[in-house]
Amino acid sequence: MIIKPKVRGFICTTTHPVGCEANVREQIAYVKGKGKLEQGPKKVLVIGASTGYGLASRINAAFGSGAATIGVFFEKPGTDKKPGTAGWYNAAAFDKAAKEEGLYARSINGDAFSNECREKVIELIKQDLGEVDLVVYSLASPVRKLPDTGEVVRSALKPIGEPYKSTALDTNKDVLVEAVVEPANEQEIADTIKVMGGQDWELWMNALEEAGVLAEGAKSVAYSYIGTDLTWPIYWHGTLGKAKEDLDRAAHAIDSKLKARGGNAHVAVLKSVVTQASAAIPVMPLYISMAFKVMKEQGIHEGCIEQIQRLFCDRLYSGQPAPVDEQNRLRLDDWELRDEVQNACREIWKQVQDDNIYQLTDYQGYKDEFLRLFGFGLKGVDYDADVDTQVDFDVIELA
Ligand SMILES: NC(=O)c1ccc[n+]([C@@H]2O[C@H](COP(=O)([O-])OP(=O)(O)OC[C@H]3O[C@@H](n4cnc5c(N)ncnc54)[C@H](O)[C@@H]3O)[C@@H](O)[C@H]2O)c1
Repeated sequence: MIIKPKVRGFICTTTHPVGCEANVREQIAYVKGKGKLEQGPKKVLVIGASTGYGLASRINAAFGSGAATIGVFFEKPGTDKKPGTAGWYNAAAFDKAAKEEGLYARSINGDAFSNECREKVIELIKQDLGEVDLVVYSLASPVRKLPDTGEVVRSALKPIGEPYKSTALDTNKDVLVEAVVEPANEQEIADTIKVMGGQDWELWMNALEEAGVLAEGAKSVAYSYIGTDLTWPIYWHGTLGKAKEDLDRAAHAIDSKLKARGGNAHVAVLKSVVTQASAAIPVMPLYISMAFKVMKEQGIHEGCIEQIQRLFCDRLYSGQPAPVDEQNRLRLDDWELRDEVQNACREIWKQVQDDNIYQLTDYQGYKDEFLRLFGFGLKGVDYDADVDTQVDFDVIELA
């Protein structure tokens, strides 16, 4: 099949297997270029390991520290008629590259919110690794099937209290629009906390601990976003912010358990990057385009792989106690939140219009990055060539 990008709103409905592999290989090369992190993790479980920050975490663990990795994700393989999801091809590419280097890698494709998935992971750890010394929790999902009742709960991407009105980018038409999002009701807030809050992370950590598969000194980290006053009304002060506050609550509970055995748990607050999750949030494409422009100009631009490399190297495994904020969080959004970055973004915000989007912001960089998520626009890939959409690899499928 010859595959070209087909973008619909904030999703690209096609993916390119060879491009996805090239994207993963580029990230691996970046991590290898940073040299070996000798005191890094050795046996790592990544929940949400196929795209975005979770994939970057798995790559850093494996290719930065030589770690054995188990990755959990929820992706679709390709058929002869339709390409699979980008995460499927990314995971296949990771598996291939890890095995080329003689690194242990096993992957589970299934619903990470299910007890069945936890049981399978524990069985695999017992069988192959004995224990894990790092658990990365990097799920981003709009929906969760509650493990005990089977009830399906959906998250809402809404403000709280009053409607959210803001300039936003219509990424289909490349024009600025006025985005209006009505506030969430109490049920929507509670449901978003159930989907994106800390409960599932706690269930994972409790299950791993009870099964005796957490190493002495094991660490865990879950990813969060706080953002800036430009994004607070829709994010941090909205439904997702409430869910992330719940993640902070869970972090304290998990941390006190892990501390008893010499380990720790943290929420790591990460910077805004282009991922499938962030593309769906109103205002994020515009804000990210501005922040990219400013941070590239200031020489401090980072994508997923750079952020997580810094997290592993400077915070989690630096050999020193990591600096934390008042909530015991690791702050990797520190560069993005610098006054010189945020003030420049606020200036651009005041001036941006349809006819200067490409000059004042890095909207082109945003669009390029968005397409790369799906394997398009990678150097050295022949996009006119016929490619096989069915890519198999060593993956455990949960029904
Ligand atoms: N994108 C950003 O700008 C940003 C910034 C800061 C923090 N974060 C946080 O990082 C975390 C990861 O987000 P991302 O942007 O990398 O998202 P992403 O959409 O790129 O990745 C989500 C991952 O979760 C997996 N997943 C989703 N539902 C699943 C399920 N039911 N079972 C198993 N796997 C499932 C997917 O397969 C994928 O591997 C989130 O907590 C997010 O809030 C993101």
